[in-house]
Amino acid sequence: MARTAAEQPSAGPALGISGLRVTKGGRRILDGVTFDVPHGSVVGVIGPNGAGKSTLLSCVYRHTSYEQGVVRVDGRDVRTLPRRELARLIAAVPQDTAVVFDLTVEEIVTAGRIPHAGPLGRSRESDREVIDRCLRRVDLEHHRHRSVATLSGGERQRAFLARALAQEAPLLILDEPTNHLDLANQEQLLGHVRDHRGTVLIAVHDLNLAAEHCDLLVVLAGGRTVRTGTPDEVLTPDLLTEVFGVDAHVVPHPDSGHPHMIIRSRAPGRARAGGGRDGSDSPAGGEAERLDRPAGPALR
Ligand SMILES: Nc1ncnc2c1ncn2[C@@H]1O[C@H](COP(=O)(O)OP(=O)(O)OP(=O)(O)O)[C@@H](O)[C@H]1O
Repeated sequence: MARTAAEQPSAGPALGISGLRVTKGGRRILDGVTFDVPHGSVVGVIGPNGAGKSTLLSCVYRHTSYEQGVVRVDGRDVRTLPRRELARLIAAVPQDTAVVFDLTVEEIVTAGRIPHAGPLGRSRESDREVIDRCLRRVDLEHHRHRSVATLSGGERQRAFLARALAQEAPLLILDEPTNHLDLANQEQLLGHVRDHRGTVLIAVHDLNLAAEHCDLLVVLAGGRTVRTGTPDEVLTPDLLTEVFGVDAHVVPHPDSGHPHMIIRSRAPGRARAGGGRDGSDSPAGGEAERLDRPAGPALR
């Protein structure tokens, strides 16, 4: 990716967030959030519902204003950057990709090239190559002429990822990009994220995906940064109880060795056939009775 002199990475972090404070509707949503994102890293923002993850991300791509603090991309205060320059530095996929206008997939992805358009907004041959490549990367080439309004949630999310990739910005921001995706597409999308040649800041709910794909994690709770570090440092049983209110086993993933969380249910659950909750080989009594019953009418 060719970068202009203004876009050459600085010696400092790719993204620096310092003392960020946001108040909405009389409520403090972010309170002194501070962390750095090193160049070339994938940094996950995790935290329970309402922790402030989307608000934080939208402050970075300047969709939400903040009353205190500084956000710097490559050392430059985002509030001072002209729109077009900001769009060359930061590409974002927000959580809500609902579309108001009836645009095709190709038109959505083409919009990613606007910050690079030549004089009079004309597109160039090189733009076409980037658009084709990005459509292929998210496996939507065959849907390029479909209206985005007719796509499934997962397909739409991939179309917006393609638009962000087409922007070729050194900082990619993704707000829960996997929430509409099936297992194969989750893995594929996070593979694209890992292959991205720049820096990535990503909000994720699935902590196992975060552990596998992020170099560093930032934990938000109640609008504050409560822990930062590698997945190994951050994803401890204590933190999972304290911040997410769950009891969990944290074990090394058998393939990668990264932390893998297995939630210990606090509610009485159903027994597994051939292995009861008590560790015996027979299912719990009530369950056995149900299993022995003759089959009822088929579900319609
Ligand atoms: N305009 C607003 N007025 C009042 N409160 C708001 C406003 N916008 C957001 N909030 C509140 O700010 C808090 C943080 O919201 P945000 O969407 O950033 O959280 P989140 O961590 O991304 O949540 P989730 O995991 O559910 O997506 C929430 O409690 C939300 O209700």
